[in-house]
Amino acid sequence: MSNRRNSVDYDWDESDVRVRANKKGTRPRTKERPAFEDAETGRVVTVDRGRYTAVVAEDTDDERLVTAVRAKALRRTPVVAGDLVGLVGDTTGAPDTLARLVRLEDRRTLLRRSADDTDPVERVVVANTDQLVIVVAAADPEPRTGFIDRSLVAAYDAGIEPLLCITKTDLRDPAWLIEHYRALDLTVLTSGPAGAGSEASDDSLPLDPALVQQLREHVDGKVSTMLGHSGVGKSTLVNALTGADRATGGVNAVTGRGRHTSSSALALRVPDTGPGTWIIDTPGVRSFGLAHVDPDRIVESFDELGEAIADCPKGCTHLADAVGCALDAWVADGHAGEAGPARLESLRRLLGSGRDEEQNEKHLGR
Ligand SMILES: Nc1nc2c(ncn2[C@@H]2O[C@H](COP(=O)(O)OP(=O)(O)OP(=O)(O)O)[C@@H](O)[C@H]2O)c(=O)[nH]1
Ligand SMILES: [Zn+2]
Repeated sequence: MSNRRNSVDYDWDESDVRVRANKKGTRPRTKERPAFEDAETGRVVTVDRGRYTAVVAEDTDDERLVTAVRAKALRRTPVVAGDLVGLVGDTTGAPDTLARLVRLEDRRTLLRRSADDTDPVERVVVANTDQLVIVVAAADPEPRTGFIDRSLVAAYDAGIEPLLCITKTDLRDPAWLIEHYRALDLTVLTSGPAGAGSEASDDSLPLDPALVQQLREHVDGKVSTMLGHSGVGKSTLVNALTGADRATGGVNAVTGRGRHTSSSALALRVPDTGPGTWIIDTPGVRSFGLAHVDPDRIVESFDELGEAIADCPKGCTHLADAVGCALDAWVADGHAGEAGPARLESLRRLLGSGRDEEQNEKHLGR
């Protein structure tokens, strides 16, 4: 398996990939790189102190986990859970072997966040996610609408489908929360009516098995990223979906939480689902700075409103106080239908969520 030519070639000097300013503007150009035609494709399941764990030959009899380090040429390229990468060198996955990560495939989606709202430095969180599962508890801890709003904005910005999952409905009826997001046409999953969870037949789990089943159906065939604050029951859900003992497949057994001590994202398999089903748990991600977000992209994710902003002044924030924002007239003229006003109000609440940090913190009860 090991390849002598590559084992020399990939050790480029950094100057090999120096980026030059492009006369035409923003897009940097890189020198042509060796193609590494014989590189194997892997899906990064976790990153820990410069070591990348990737699954190769996914869903074949050859499926295995390979640990790799980045080639020097990619030293400045962030590689995250969910990324598809090219691997060369020793890709056997045998104990104590190390492959080289030499290529990053184009990303279908990329979930990003800024350090905070004033710092535009972007951090990539996870790649190639189809769905963002925002987990909140109906109570204990109190649901934080500021957190939900910010997560929604990050999802819309990235072109990822959001899904709201409400746990602990045995403790409180989440009707107000569902009502709060009604205009967004968001998929909302909840456990059964108050009391159902606590009477679940399996007394080791306080959660509603019906919720787990619903969630399994919604994640089937997709890559889903799970996001939630500490204590909302995210681990309980992830464990129920993926098999708490992690004995359900090579990947989970090796990257089981017991040995996964870092706070980085971790991709896990979901038993009883089709190929391509992955859940990415994000233990370290507690908030989304939104400085990198382009408000136009958020508006455009609202189908019936997106068209309107062609008539907005340049740099329009599309907020209620934006002078000349075309959204007001668009909705008033009925172009967005009966639900238009409520949709616009919800949209503006989301657009404003990056602005009012203090208000959010209050909501967070800090
Ligand atoms: N009443 C009730 N309790 C639940 C439910 N789901 C989880 N819990 C409990 O809530 C507590 C927190 O659950 P975890 O799964 O550890 O929460 P988490 O969000 O992963 O939190 P961290 O592990 O701190 O990140 C545990 O004691 C669970 O047993 C539920 O549906 N109803
Ligand atoms: Zn506008």
